Amino acid sequence: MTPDRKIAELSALIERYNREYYVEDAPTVPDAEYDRLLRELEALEAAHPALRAPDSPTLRVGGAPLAAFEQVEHQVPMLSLSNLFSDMDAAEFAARHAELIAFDERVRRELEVPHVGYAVMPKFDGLAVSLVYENGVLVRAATRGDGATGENVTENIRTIRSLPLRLTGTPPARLEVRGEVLMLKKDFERLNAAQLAAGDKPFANPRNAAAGSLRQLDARVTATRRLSFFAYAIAEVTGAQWPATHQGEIDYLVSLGIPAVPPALRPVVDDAAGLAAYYEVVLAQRAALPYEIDGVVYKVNQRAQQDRLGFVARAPRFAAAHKFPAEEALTTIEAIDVQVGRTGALTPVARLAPVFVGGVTVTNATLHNEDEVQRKDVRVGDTVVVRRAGDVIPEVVSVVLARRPMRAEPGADLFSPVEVPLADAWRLPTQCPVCGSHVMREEGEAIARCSGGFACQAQRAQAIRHFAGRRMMDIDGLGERYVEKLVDYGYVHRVADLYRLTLADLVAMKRRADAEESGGDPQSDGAPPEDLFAAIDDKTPTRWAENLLAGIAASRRPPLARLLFALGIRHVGEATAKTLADYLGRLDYVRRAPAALLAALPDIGAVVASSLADFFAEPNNEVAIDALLDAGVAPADEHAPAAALLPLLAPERLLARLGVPRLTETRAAQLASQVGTLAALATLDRREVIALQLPAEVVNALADYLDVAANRAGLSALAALAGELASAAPAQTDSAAQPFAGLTFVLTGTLPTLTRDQAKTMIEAAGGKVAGSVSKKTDYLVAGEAAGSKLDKAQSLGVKVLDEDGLKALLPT
Ligand SMILES: NC(=O)c1ccc[n+]([C@@H]2O[C@H](COP(=O)([O-])OP(=O)(O)OC[C@H]3O[C@@H](n4cnc5c(N)ncnc54)[C@H](O)[C@@H]3O)[C@@H](O)[C@H]2O)c1
Repeated sequence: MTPDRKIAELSALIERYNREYYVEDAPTVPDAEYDRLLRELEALEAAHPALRAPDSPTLRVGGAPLAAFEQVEHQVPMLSLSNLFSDMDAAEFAARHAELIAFDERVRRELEVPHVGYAVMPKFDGLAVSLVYENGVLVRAATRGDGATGENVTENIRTIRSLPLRLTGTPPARLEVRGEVLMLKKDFERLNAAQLAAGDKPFANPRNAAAGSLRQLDARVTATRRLSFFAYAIAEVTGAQWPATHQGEIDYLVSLGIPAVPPALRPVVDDAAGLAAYYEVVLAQRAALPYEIDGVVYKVNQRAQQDRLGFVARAPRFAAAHKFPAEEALTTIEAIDVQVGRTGALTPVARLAPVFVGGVTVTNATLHNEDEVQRKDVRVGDTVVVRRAGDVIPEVVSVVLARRPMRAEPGADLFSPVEVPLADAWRLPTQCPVCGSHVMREEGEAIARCSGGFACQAQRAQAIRHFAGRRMMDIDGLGERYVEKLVDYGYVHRVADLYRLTLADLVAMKRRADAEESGGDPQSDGAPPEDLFAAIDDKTPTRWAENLLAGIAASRRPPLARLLFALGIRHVGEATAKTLADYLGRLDYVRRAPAALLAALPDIGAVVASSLADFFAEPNNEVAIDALLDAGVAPADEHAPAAALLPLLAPERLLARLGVPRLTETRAAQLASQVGTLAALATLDRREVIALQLPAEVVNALADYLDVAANRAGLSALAALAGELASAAPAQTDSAAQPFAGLTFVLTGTLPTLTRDQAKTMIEAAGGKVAGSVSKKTDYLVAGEAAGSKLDKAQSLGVKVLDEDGLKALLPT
């Protein structure tokens, strides 16, 4: 390409990025990319001076002010700073102090002095504004605009709470302050969370959020955003002594009540080594600062010396911005993989063309979760902005849509092809990439998970450790380290393999681990390896292994509740496992129970129920559990379903838990009285459903539900299992289990620990009935905090009143 074409092309691109950044507050490429293009253009123009256009972007500052704002002419132009450098690769990084030394040398040479004092300050990543105070009152605020003309944003600036509208102390007749408006990181995060919650587009970074918030035509919008201001210079002062140094200027502004960074962050240093030290210190603090900075600024401290050095086209010669390594860079997406964490969480990860960002070469970046990928619309082949700030894991910030690879497809007619993206929108796989189990996602949860539990390789070590834990299968001697080695060396693929381990396996495992650890890692620092098998008695080298095998064997007959807890089912803790074991009695029933039945049990909500049903429905888990049973593991205490289960199997209770929208408990009771049994409902055709005496929306929801064949089949299976459980449970005459048979309860007020629903379930499980209002037939009123008229009525009728403890005392333990 000829230089003139290249110059035109670069200029057009830079102008576009200028517009996006300064006018629209929505840049699409990182600063490093912009700086790179600008440097390329500068180099070309330097090589071909005749080709430099009078309006070249290399000669201009900022962007044109928005016509919608009143224009303000700056009496003292607002300039750029010449950069010591911007985006860096590793080699430049090593050489960074050379540039700084050159800057100091030039300044000393031109001033003809041996030492120069520099006032140094962070380079805030916000937007520059000019504030004018007359007789101590803020009269005008303007953005930088193109340096000569800015936008009048006085109303908007007035909403910044930290900024004085009236100066303190003895204000000068007129004062023009220069400083930066920015948004603190925490305010930015809050704003973006609110944007997302409201369905609005989040801001790319705090700078854009600050610029977009300040440049609002309606200052009331600005007022809702939290902005901050830090002063960095005086442009003019009349009616008072103008301080002789830059540092003096800032101190003076602070004395008038104008915010600036604390003195420790803006010292004066007196040579290149001081500049370098300041740079390093601030770079190290960067992530911890409450606002974003993109470098540091060095300014000759003496104003007289500043004046002697003067200006070049768009920047002062007495100051320089020393940029930090870019935290954002452009690269391309080579693939999108899914990682399965040790707890089964699925995380999409972008594989990137290697890129130097935040001081390191990055090849992977997290995409967080499926919603994020879809919101950002990240696709394979895309050019993306990658961010790595501090020690935070690198992430994909946004896609440069203008660079998305496209292909032409025939359009409406032969002559108008349409451009379509080469890659499709990305979707999370429906099966775990590690074990093939189905992927589940809880309602309202962003994180998808593999339902494979201990059947999944990725979760195996964690699952086996949980399984062997003290409150689970309690396998003595099977600690974390053994589990890791057994899994790593392939002795244990799944939990059932534990029960097939032999003495020879364990001894071989130990020998290999010992050899690996004493062999010494060439990379290691020479420290002795961690003593992995300290408990081994040398004289009886296989004693530990015999003990471990005995521990494994002893765990073959666990109580059902422990076995259920040991399976590591998401949301299933000790208490839930006990409820399942108490009510259902047998592992087989638990495995077959649909979510609606599980949700009918006390203390088991919809989320836990569906997590359980999901776990047992996964074929990989079925195989793994069968393998356990084959290996001789069997619950020791299986029994018939509890009598207390019977009232919980009432059709209206199960129907209300099917997940049919709008089918509340009351409606479910009406439905049950019309159809009689669950099995009967499963056989109704659409016409019969529509004929039911129920509100239209319930009928429609039910008809839609029954239209799905799997739902119908599920309903039949639920009916069958409920029937089987009912006939297996002992008859209800067992008065010990049914102490409330024939009694009517009413609940009122807030109980200290139980929810209304839990209390109701407990009463019903004990054979009692729960009514809505107090009457002469009421046997007990269970009253909690803030009990009202029901309590009065109960007392006037002489009904017995219980609190939560009183209720629990009457229940069987
Ligand atoms: N990503 C994009 O598309 C895009 C487009 C245009 C510009 N940019 C970025 O904007 C910048 C362009 O330069 P510029 O002229 O706006 O800024 P600059 O780098 O030349 O520096 C001047 C600005 O620095 C700020 N500043 C912060 N702290 C300061 C301090 N302590 N003392 C003095 N000034 C301080 C002021 O706002 C001032 O206007 C570059 O970083 C460039 O990468 C990016």
